[in-house]
Amino acid sequence: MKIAIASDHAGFELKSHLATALAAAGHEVVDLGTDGTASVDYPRFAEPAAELVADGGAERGVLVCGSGNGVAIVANKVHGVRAVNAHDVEEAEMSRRHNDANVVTLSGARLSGDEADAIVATFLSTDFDGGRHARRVDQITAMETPA
Ligand SMILES: O=C(CO)[C@H](O)[C@H](O)[C@H](O)COP(=O)(O)O
Repeated sequence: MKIAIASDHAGFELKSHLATALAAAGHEVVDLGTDGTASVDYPRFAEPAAELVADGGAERGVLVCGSGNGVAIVANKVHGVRAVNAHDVEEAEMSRRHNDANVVTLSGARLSGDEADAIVATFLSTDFDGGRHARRVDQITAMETPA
C-alpha cells in the first residue's frame, strides 16, 4: 500500500520508526518530513501529506505530532480526508470500519513504537463496513461541497 507519512519535531522519532517498519513490511512510504528534531510547525508537514491522500497519490496517511491532535485538525481541513487520532488498536479499527478514515494520527509523546506499530497495522488492514456507515460518510462528504 502507498502511505504518506509526516510529522513535526515532536513526532519525528515515532514517524521515523514507523517509516522504517512500514517499508520493511513492503509498503511504499512517501515521507514528507520533517527530517529532524528541530522545532517546526506541524501544519507545514501535515497539509501536504493529507493532500496526497485526498488526491489519490497515497491510499492512506500516517501523521505524528506530540499529541496527534494538531495534525488531525490540519488533515481534516483537507476535503476528502477523514483523519482520526487513534490512541489504541480499538480506535484504529473502528475508524476504519465505521468512518472509512483514510488518515490516522498518533501521539509521539505517549505511544511506544510497539503500540504505534499495532495501531497502524490495524488501521491499514481493516476494511470499511459500508452499509449504514456509508450513508453517514456520504453526509460528511456532502458538507465539503457548497450547495
Ligand atoms: O502536539 C502538537 C500539536 O498538537 C505538537 O507536536 C507540539 O508538541 C505542541 O504544539 C507543542 O509545541 P512545542 O513547540 O513542541 O512546545
